[in-house]
Amino acid sequence: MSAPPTELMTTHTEATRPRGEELDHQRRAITALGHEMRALVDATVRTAAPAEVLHRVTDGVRRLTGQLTGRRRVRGEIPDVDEFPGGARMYSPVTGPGSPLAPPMQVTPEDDGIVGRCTLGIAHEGPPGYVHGGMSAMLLDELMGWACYRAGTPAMTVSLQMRYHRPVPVETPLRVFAHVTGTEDRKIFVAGSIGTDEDPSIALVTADGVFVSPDPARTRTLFPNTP
Ligand SMILES: CCCCCCCCCCCCCCCC(=O)SCCNC(=O)CCNC(=O)[C@H](O)C(C)(C)COP(=O)(O)OP(=O)(O)OC[C@H]1O[C@@H](n2cnc3c(N)ncnc32)[C@H](O)[C@@H]1OP(=O)(O)O
Repeated sequence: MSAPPTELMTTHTEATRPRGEELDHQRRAITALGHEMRALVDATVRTAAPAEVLHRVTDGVRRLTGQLTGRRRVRGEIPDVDEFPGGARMYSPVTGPGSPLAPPMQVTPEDDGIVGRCTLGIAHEGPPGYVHGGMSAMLLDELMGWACYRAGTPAMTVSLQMRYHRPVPVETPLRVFAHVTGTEDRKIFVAGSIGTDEDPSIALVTADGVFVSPDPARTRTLFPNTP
């Protein structure tokens, strides 16, 4: 895997990074746009509007996209509003309140592990009425990564074994759970599950993952912009 092209990166310095009220203000705006974008995604995959309406909306969306002007984040650049690793990731496709792709999942530490709560929509559907298996894997992979961070070892997935026991319903509050089951040098073994919030004791999906904490030299190569 190639490292991000450092020569293309224009990162803000610590001095220009928004803080305090300015940071809150920016994050609220990002969250508001993310919320509306998710509503648009939901409306897009539900609509039965005729072609002329779809063309009109397409033109409107193209005009809106054109308003997002100015400097654009390049590959590998950590957004000014983020804390990497382990803090806010405003555009994470799983937890990011600014991401149109994210449910977004709310993450809370619990005594014996870490819990994620979210509701997936029709945009995340695989079989009609049920969640796409890849989405379930994405939720678990992310939360299992958080479990590693919480254990003090930020790490990357090297193996993720999924078991799909029963279909996961869309439009239903879900409870995702992950906990570290063991460590061996830089390897962290993590287990995870997805259930409904209503009956979390029934595991619809379970996963076993192996995560590896990259050594410092590898970390610098992979993430040259990490503070
Ligand atoms: C600032 C710090 C940042 C740090 C990091 C933060 C990341 C914060 C992400 C946030 C977001 C989260 C999101 C969710 C988590 C993703 O989605 S991560 C993205 C998906 N994963 C990847 O892209 C990882 C790709 N893999 C790699 O780049 C490299 O394998 C790694 C992870 C850098 C490790 O490379 P390495 O340091 O050279 O490790 P290597 O020596 O090959 O293996 C170490 C050990 O693991 C074992 N191993 C390797 N592969 C496997 C495997 N498939 N199965 C079993 N064992 C294996 C090896 O056998 C070895 O064991 P020992 O021989 O030592 O007993």
